[in-house]
Amino acid sequence: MKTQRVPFGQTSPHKKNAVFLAIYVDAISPWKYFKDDMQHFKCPALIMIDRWDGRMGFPGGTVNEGETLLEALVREIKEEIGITIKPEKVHPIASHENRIVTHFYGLKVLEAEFLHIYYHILNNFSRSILLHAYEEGDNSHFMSEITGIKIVPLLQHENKGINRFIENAFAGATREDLLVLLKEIFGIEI
Ligand SMILES: O=c1[nH]cnc2c1ncn2[C@@H]1O[C@H](COP(=O)(O)OP(=O)(O)O)[C@@H](O)[C@H]1O
Repeated sequence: MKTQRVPFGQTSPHKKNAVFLAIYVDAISPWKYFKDDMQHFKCPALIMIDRWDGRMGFPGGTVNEGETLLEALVREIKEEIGITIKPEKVHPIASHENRIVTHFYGLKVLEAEFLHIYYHILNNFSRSILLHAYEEGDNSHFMSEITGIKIVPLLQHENKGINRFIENAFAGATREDLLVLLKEIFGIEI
């Protein structure tokens, strides 16, 4: 079956559901401290993860029996990147059906919050690495399921930037989710 977009939140009998989150900012200034024209350049950006299998995705995972989609999202985001999100702050973006049904949410934050969240995630991962190294018992998903975390600037420059980024290998419906987010939230068509 080809991945199909379905109405947001629609589930399918006998299929598993999974929930994912894009933490994003409308305008970030990557070149803020450069002393040239780029200093004032701003672009949207989001946070993605590197998975153990080399493909990229958004933080999230499968919904457990008896859990709502939002409950699963809060749990998975805490487990995977160590951040506690407020469910009332997230908004629906798209659902896609394939072997499983995935529900993709967005969390829009300001530039300072975005950088702070990213710092927290890196900090949590650094802590996990030390716990791993000294066998103190690390129950995070870092290294087992997640091998990296990245900021993705949503910037189109000639045919480069996001147009190249989209050619990477992505897990499940990630690519479809990303294309919906680009088009419907930022008006960027690839
Ligand atoms: O960001 C994403 N968007 C849409 N689908 C994804 C994304 N990341 C992973 N998937 C797909 O969702 C399914 C479950 O994901 P994952 O393996 O991360 O959850 P789990 O750790 O709860 O089993 C897999 O089939 C995977 O290919």
